Order: sequence, then C-alpha cells, then structure tokens
Amino acid sequence: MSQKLQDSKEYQNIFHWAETQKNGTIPSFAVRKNDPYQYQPGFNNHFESQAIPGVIPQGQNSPRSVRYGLYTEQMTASAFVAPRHRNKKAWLYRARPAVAHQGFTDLPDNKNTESNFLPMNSRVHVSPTQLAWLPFDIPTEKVDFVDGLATIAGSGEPTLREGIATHVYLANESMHKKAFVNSDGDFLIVPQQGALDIQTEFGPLYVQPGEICVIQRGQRFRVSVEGPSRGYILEIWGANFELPELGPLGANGLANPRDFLHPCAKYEITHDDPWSIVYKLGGKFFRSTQNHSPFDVVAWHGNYVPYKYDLTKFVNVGSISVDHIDPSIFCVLTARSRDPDAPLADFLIFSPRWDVASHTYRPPYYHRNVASELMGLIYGEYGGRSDKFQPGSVSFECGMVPHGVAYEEFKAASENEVPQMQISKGSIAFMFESSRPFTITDWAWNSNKKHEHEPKMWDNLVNNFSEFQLNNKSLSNGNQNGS
Ligand SMILES: O=C(O)Cc1cc(O)ccc1O
Ligand SMILES: [Fe+2]
Repeated sequence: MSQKLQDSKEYQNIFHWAETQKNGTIPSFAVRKNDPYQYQPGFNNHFESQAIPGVIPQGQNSPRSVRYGLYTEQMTASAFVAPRHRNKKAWLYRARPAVAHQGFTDLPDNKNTESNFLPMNSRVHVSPTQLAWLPFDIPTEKVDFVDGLATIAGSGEPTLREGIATHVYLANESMHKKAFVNSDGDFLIVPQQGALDIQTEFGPLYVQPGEICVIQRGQRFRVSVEGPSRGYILEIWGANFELPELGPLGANGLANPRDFLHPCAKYEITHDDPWSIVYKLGGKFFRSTQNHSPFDVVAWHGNYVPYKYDLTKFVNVGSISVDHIDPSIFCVLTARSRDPDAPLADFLIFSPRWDVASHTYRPPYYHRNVASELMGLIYGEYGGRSDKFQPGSVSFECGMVPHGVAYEEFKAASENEVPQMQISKGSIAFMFESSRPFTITDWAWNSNKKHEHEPKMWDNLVNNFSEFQLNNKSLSNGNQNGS
C-alpha cells in the first residue's frame, strides 16, 4: 500500500473502524460513515484556522484594519485574569460582528426544559428512589434540535454559575436559518441515534453515535439531522470541561488529548437572508433576527473552540491483579466545582475492555456514594439497572442511593468459573456524575416512560451470614472480636 494512502484521513478512519470491528467492539449497526470534515487535534491548545490564507493578523490581535475589510471580535470565556491554563478566549475575524442584529424578542418558555433545580421550585421533584426512563419517543411532527430539548434532572441554577442540568434532545428536522447560543453554560452532547452535522462559528463538526461533542457557552451553532435523532446532553454552569489528572498513570491513557478534534474555519456569507438566533439565558429563551448568516467567520485563533471526541478511542485502564477499581478510571472529561475535592460534573463511559483480574467480583460492587449518577446507553447492553435499560434509556440514582446488580448477576459473578472476558462487548454506556444531589423536572417526573427499578431484583440477596452464625457460636451477636 502506498504511503500516501496510509497517511490519508479516510484510511486512518477506516483502519480504526476495521480494527475495532475485528475486536467485536463495534456492533455492525453502530458502524459510522466517513466524516466529511477536516479537524485540528489537541486539547486546550491555542489553535488557529483560516479559510483564506493571510487573514489572521500577525504580532497583534486587533489591528486598525483587518484584511478584506473583516471585523475583529474577541470571545472571552474566563475571567480576564483567570490562571493561564484556565484562561479561555478566541479571536474571530468575520464579515459582520455578532452585534450586528435587529434586536431581541422574548420567546415563549419551552415547558419541557428547566434550569432552576432548587427544591423550593415547585416544578422539580426530590426522590431517593432509583428511577429510570424508557427511551423517549422521537416526535413524528417536525421538531428541530432546539425545540426538541427536554430536561431530566439537575442541580443549582445558571445565573449563580453553580450547577448542572441533564437533558435529552428528540429531533427529526434540521434547524433552518436558525442558530442557537447557550449563554448559560457548556453543552456536552452525546448522540444516541442519528448523526449531527453541526455548523459552528469555528467551522463544522460531524458527530455520530459513539462520538461526543462539546459546544461551549456563547458559541453559536446550527444542527442538521439526517432523520429521527435522539441523544443526551450534560450542561454545566460555572466551569469548562477539562481532562482529568492522570496521577500515577503517567503521561498517557484515558482520553488522550490528541484524540479531541477541533473544526477548521468555514464561512458562509449571505445577504438579505432572514436568520434567527435563539438565545438561552437563565433558562429562558430569546430571539434576535439578522439578515445575514451568523456563520461568517473567515479565520479565528484561540483555545475556546468547540470540539468532538470519538469514545472508541478511550484508553481503558483497570486492575491487573485483584479488585474492581472505582469508576473514576472511566472519566473522559471533568468540570471543576468550587469545592476543591469534588468535581461539578464528570462524564464517564463504560466501553469494551478486557477484565483479567484474579479472584475478583467484577460487576460494580454494591455501593452508595456522594455522586448523583445519571446513566444512558448509546448502544449494546449494561447490567445493574432495570431490565428495561436499553439504548436511549435513562437511569438515575441521587447521591447516597444504594444500588448494584440483581441477584442473578451477583451469583454468577461470585460462583461461576473465573471469566477471562471482554466486558461491555459491543456496547457503550455512559454516566453523567456529580457530587451535587439532583432534583427531577416535571417533564421527566410525569413522563409515561418513567419507571422504578423492580425491587424484586434484589430480593434473592438473602442473608447468608445467619446460617454461619447458627453453626458457629463465635459469630453470635456482640462477639465480633472473637473474645
Ligand atoms: O453504578 C454503576 O453502574 C456505575 C458504576 C460503575 C462502576 O464500575 C463502579 C461504580 C459505579 O457507580
Ligand atoms: Fe453507581
């Protein structure tokens, strides 16, 4: 094979897919199309991209005039004086600055979305129950990505820059002459059904099930769909996503920075073209109109840029001696809270990996922890939830809600021959995790897709200890020290 072919993007994509399919890690229905776009790899780099060479000014950002009469606009997403590694900004060189519009009007509330999760809000519900939802139906009438947003659960409130919301989107129509901008926070989007072709101010991103993308606060985007589309969104208020620290793992592993892909500049210049820009601010929706495309950025540079990531590139690590490691090893992206010990939100995945530990109980141990765990399934199967947990479903446990696998899985994991197995074969489940207890929205609470886990799942977890006590006096109550 020629070096040229081996080096081509198409070959790299196909090679990666062929390998993962050989390993049985990608079920045939999840095989992807070739991505039509070019990207820049890295994470939190200072990227630059120009659709016309020579547009980005050299030696300064804001000269008196920019080539071809373009306007300069800076987006700053951190405090101006934030520490360097968290200082986020981008310089855009564009046909018209974003301020060139015809004013704002209020839009009616989207009754399915929520942004105030404080329990005194009568629209949210507190529950210690393990809750779950069957896959939400994608409407048959025409609905685009923005109108198809619905909120499941969350914590906090966006105007205080403190909190998190979890949503689904259910859409079957592309956004026409309509862009969306979330002024509240960052969206981490997880398509489950249908690819999203996303036009952003920085260039296009093509995101298919098994991939995720992050579109940050204030960045305008327009979503085209290819048919009925469903997915999940993790929205964060008050932080941006970062890669987790690697600690003793060293310099590589988990999500590697070079696998995050950023768009290349691509501009669209239109005149007398009626566009709407839909803004979300404080959970409310507003619209501004303008007669030109908002995607008119010819060149840009900076580190505040939307990106995508292919979850099958995640480098799983685990124990190679004994015991099941805590799920923090599955963290793809994390976002800081103001508590130095606990993230605001983590995005974790459970994807195909080998499980080789000796005399180890392999399913997640029975547990209760501070984390609120909201899980979804992109494809395949995931144990430990109600039988009805299927691709497109949601399951939820608030912090300190006990959970773990049903008796049958416990028995198999404890008694069957030690497996040398690939687990999560052909499946990707994920978890939105937060140290903050979530409340549940009216939309999710009243949904006919909601169900509780059948408590009978755990009925057979009988007390084995009492039988030992009967036969062994030293195990009787109050004599635990063997004295
Ligand atoms: O509950 C779950 O299924 C998620 C999970 C997985 C794991 O490996 C350890 C803990 C945990 O919460
Ligand atoms: Fe859990």
